[in-house]
Amino acid sequence: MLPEVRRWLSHRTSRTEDWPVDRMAAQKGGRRVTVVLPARDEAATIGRIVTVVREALVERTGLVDEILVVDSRSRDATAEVAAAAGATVVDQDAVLADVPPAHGKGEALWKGLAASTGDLVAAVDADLYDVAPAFVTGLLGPLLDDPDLAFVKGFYHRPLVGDGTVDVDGGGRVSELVARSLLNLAWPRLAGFVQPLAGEFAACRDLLEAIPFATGYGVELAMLVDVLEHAGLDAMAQVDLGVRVHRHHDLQTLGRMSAQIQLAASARLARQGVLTRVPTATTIVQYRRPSVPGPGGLDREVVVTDVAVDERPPLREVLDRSRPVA
Ligand SMILES: O=c1ccn([C@@H]2O[C@H](COP(=O)(O)OP(=O)(O)O)[C@@H](O)[C@H]2O)c(=O)[nH]1
Ligand SMILES: O=C(O)[C@@H](COP(=O)(O)O)O[C@H]1O[C@H](CO)[C@@H](O)[C@H](O)[C@H]1O
Repeated sequence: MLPEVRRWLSHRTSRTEDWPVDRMAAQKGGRRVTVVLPARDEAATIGRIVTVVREALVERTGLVDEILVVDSRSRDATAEVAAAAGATVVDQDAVLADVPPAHGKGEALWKGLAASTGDLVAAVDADLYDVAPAFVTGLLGPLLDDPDLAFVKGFYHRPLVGDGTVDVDGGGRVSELVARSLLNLAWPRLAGFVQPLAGEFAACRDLLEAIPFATGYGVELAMLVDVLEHAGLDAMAQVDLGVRVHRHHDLQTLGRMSAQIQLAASARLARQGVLTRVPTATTIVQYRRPSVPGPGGLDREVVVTDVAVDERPPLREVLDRSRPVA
C-alpha cells in the first residue's frame, strides 16, 4: 500500500456514529441537500427507504430538503410507490429530454443530478432492505463539517443473503473480483476505499457537474477515478455505514456488470495514455444451461450481450450549451 494511502486511510475515514444528525442539521447553514435514488423496478423496497429518509431527515430534523427518485425505465410500480411515500419522482427519459436518451444506472444518476436542486447531493441505492437514517447522515456529515472535502463514499459489511443462507461477508462480489484488482493495478491511490463500488456516496454539486458519467454500472468506478483526477485524494473521504443488505443479481448478470466496469476503466486508461485506444468490441459471450441446444451439439446455450455504455459529458457543459446567450 502506498504511504499516501495509509495516511489517507487514517485521516479520511470515519464512522456514521461520528456524525449525529442534530449536529449536522445545525452545521448545514444555508446549504440545500438532495438525496437521489436511482430506481429500476424497485417497487418492493423504494417506499420504505423514502419513508425513512422523509420522516427522520426531512420532517424531524430538516437535514434533507429534497428526496428525488429517478424512475429508470421501471416495468413495475416504482414511480407510484415512491410518489406515495413522499418523493419527487422524475422519469429518467423526461429529464434533459432534448439529449438522446441512454440506459442504465449511471444515466439515472446523471439525470438525477440534472433534476436535483441540492448544493450537496447524496445517492443511495433503491434496492436496500433495511435503510437507517444513519446511512444518509454518515455520507453528509464529513461534507458538512469540512470545507476541504468534496466527495464521500460509504462502506459497510456486505452479507450475501441466499435462500435461507447468509454468508456474512460474501457480498460485493464484483468489487472483490474486478474493481479492487483494477484499482490496485491502475489507480493504487484509490486502494484505500473499502467499498469502491458502493452505490452510496455524497458530493458537492460543483464537483459532480464537472465530471463525466459512465451511463451503466461503470459509474461508480469511473466516478472514483474522475474525482481523484479532478479534486485530488485529500478531497475524498469514506465513512463506515455499518451493514448493507440488498437484492442480489445472479452470476451472469454480475459478469455483464463487470464488463461495463472494465469498459469504463479502459476509457479512462486510454484518456490517461496508458492504453493506446478504447476497446471497440463491446459484446460479452456467456454460456448457460441450455433451453435450446447450442451450436455443434454444445451442451450450453450461447448468450451474446452488448455491454456498451455511453459516456455522458460533464453536466455543466450540457447546461452551458442550453443556456441562452445574453
Ligand atoms: O438501469 C438501471 C439499473 C439499476 N438502477 C438502480 O441502481 C441501483 C443499483 O443497481 P442494482 O441493484 O441492479 O445493482 P446491485 O447493487 O445489485 O449490484 C438500484 O437502485 C437500481 O434500481 C437504475 O436506476 N437503472
Ligand atoms: O459491489 C459489487 O460487487 C456489486 C454486487 O454486489 P453483490 O455481490 O450482489 O453484493 O454491487 C455494486 O456494484 C454496482 C456496480 O458498481 C453498483 O452500481 C451497486 O450500487 C453496488 O451494489
